Amino acid sequence: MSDFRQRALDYHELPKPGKISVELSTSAATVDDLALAYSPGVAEPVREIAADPNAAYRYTAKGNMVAVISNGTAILGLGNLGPLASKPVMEGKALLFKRFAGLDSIDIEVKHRTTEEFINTVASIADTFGGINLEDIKAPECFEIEKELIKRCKVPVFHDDQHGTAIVTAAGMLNALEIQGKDIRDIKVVCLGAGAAAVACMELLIKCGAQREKIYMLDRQGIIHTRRKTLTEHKALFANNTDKRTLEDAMDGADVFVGVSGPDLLPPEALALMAPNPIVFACSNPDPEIKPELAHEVRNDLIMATGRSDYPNQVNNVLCFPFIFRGALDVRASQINDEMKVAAVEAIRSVSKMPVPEEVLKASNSESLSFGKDYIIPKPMDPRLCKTIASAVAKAAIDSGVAQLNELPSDYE
Ligand SMILES: O=C([O-])CC(=O)C(=O)O
Ligand SMILES: [Mg+2]
Repeated sequence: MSDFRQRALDYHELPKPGKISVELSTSAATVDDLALAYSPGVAEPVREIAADPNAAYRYTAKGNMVAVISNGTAILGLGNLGPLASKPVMEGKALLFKRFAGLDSIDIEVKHRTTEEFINTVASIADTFGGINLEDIKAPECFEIEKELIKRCKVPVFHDDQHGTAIVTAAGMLNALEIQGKDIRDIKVVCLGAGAAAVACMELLIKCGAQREKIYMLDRQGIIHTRRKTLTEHKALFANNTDKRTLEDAMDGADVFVGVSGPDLLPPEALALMAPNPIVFACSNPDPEIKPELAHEVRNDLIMATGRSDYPNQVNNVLCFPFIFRGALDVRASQINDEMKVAAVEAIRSVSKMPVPEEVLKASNSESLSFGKDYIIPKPMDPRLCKTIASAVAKAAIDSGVAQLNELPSDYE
């Protein structure tokens, strides 16, 4: 067994199985404590909440708690491996919520038969939490699931693989375009993959100025074009009126490649066909569409990003989901809307242009980092991310009228 594989397994097994646990936040030492915490004292907040549901934010952990919910149908780039197998990833997301944004989080893996059954399950438990982070649910079901749950839930519901990935991709892409001297309105884009992340990334790039006609999206059958029959509703939005059919056709002269598909699906010969100063985001996890070493061998003029933490430019939704939920929960937003997403994009961009503190250099094993080809996007352990993104998101929630609290918490600057 490889050393890394064993280390990863040991990390999950030791010192005790898993990555999260529940801790008490109050004293439970004496009989008096128990009389307050449990019977009879607990009856008092019960009555308060029965009279006013908002009292749950005052007397329970709801307001600082996010549920990470999956059915395991699209685990990372690994595929449909079922709910239980997705548990390490969901515990991992819970770990990241806590580590980066101080949010308590619990993973819930749902076994279900129909999409409706999944929606009903989540809708039935949503009020328990301050927010719902949907994770690793395959397309096209994820679109209907998110849409329906947003309608039915009073707390924010956010499909991380769509919008978290799209927000971080847009932030990194706008910065990379700036460095490569390209205008988003002119770029030719190849998107390999047509799942949840692909559709959301391309829609957000379009919101930022990219032209739909200049986007070539590919699924397993090649370029999605207007003469293809039986396209799903979401793929049809990207059907390009073109004679191009293959990845090589699309890559010829392309400025940008976004990979949200699977390992090693971008051949070096196709990369060689791109326009000068190309941008390659190979974001399949854990293994990118092309290895950075190989990509740099083929092109010395490129900006390269992956979803991994062991290469420069990690375009991964960890830069978004802890912080967007922090901001949303802090003003009790009822949803995470487009205004909040755009605010997150701009906030992430802004952090990558600030001078990098010593502690971030240390934590990322770097001697120096400054805005440029190898640093288009902040490091996840940058402590300024939380305040910067959460406050921008919270402000956007207030300004767009979806916040229940109309003031930023006092510890925001
Ligand atoms: O977990 C990650 O590294 C990013 C992610 O959400 C995915 O790949 O599904
Ligand atoms: Mg995911």
